[in-house]
Amino acid sequence: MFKTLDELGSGNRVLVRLDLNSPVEDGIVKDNRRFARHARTVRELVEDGHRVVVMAHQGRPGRDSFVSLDQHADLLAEYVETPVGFVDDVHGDEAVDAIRGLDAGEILLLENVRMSDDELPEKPAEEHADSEFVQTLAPEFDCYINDAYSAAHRSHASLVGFPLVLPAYAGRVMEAEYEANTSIASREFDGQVTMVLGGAKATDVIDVMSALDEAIDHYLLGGIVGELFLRAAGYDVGYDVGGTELYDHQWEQNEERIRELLAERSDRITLPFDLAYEDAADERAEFPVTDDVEKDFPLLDVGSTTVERYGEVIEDSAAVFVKGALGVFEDERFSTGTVGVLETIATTDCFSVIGGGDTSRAIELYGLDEEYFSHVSIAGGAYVRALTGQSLPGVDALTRSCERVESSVDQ
Ligand SMILES: Nc1ncnc2c1ncn2[C@@H]1O[C@H](COP(=O)(O)OP(=O)(O)OP(=O)(O)O)[C@@H](O)[C@H]1O
Ligand SMILES: O=C(O)[C@H](O)COP(=O)(O)O
Repeated sequence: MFKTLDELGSGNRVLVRLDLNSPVEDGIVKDNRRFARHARTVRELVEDGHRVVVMAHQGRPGRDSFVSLDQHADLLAEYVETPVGFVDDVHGDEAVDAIRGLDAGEILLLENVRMSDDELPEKPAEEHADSEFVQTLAPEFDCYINDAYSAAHRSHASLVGFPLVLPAYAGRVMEAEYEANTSIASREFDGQVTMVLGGAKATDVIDVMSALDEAIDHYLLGGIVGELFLRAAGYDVGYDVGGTELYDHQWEQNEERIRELLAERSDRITLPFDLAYEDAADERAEFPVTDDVEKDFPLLDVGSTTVERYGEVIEDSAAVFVKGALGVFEDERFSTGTVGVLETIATTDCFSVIGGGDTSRAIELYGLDEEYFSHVSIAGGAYVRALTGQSLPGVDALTRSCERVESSVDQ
């Protein structure tokens, strides 16, 4: 597999890749759980007397969220409780000078790696390893650490290039995410395995269902995805009303696969029994999906009966995996589905993984204690890929580094 920080020793010059990609509003970088999580890895490196140079990305060229990492340095420093220096250069002379000036136990954050033309092309690791970016920085370090599990589905220079030229290690976040997110495939559970699937991205959910099949005993559906499945089951929901553009195009793209899944797994798929909407008095109101009412209003959550029935399945489960929210939880009135299900998972003695960037935000927003879940993932796209059994280029590169080092020792 890959090496971890347990095998790293102390006093090295380490190059660490984190995922500090964050929401940005009006140019302000919003604090989020990625800082707290990665800070644990960075703190451990500082305490072990390493010189710590951090690489990370923010947004993509052309987007408003594509900004400098100067604010990230301050946020990271708060969580590590140690100053974090910042240099507005990725691999030029300024960056190299700043790296060489670092003492043991000090931290330096390089500029947004996506500001280097070498970073973004999706290329094989070998090609990235030959880039100016990797070739300039690698000689300055004893080893490379990848903690950015949530970006590991990208084959970018800072994620796959360095492990080919430096001894590479998984950071603590990488280690924990990898273990939890691949556990559907790698672990045997002593009882039924349930998956709660919701959110706004039908294709992701269908891919997960298609890939998992026998591993899952119950699929509990909600969110926009749940409505699309209800539409396939013959109910009068799951289409755009009141100016939404969330359903019809997804229906066109996925109708066939949704119908197939429903036909093949009807005994394992549970659909919402009731749904919630905003009534004329701006209050939450609910109706059973069997009701023959004119639905000319957006449906924003699953109803209370659904939460209760899903809760009964969860309480009988040995493992529960969540991907996607059951409603528009950002609005408290429509958080009942998502928060209700999360609360039941928290109070049930089962192995639980909560994933999807937005869904795990609900835990934060409603003050649920992370300790009650086995794992709360900070990954979005990488989580879906892990659930569908796909390998991640960033993880593969760590494994290759480990194999290379082992084979050179054998010779
Ligand atoms: N009925 C609904 N109508 C509109 N939006 C909904 C509905 N149900 C859920 N959502 C929205 O879906 C979003 C989460 O969907 P998404 O598929 O992105 O989930 P995720 O897996 O947590 O996130 P990501 O893939 O971004 O990591 C939430 O922001 C929520 O408001
Ligand atoms: O925030 C994320 O999900 C990761 O950092 C990946 O970002 P990207 O989708 O811009 O590559």
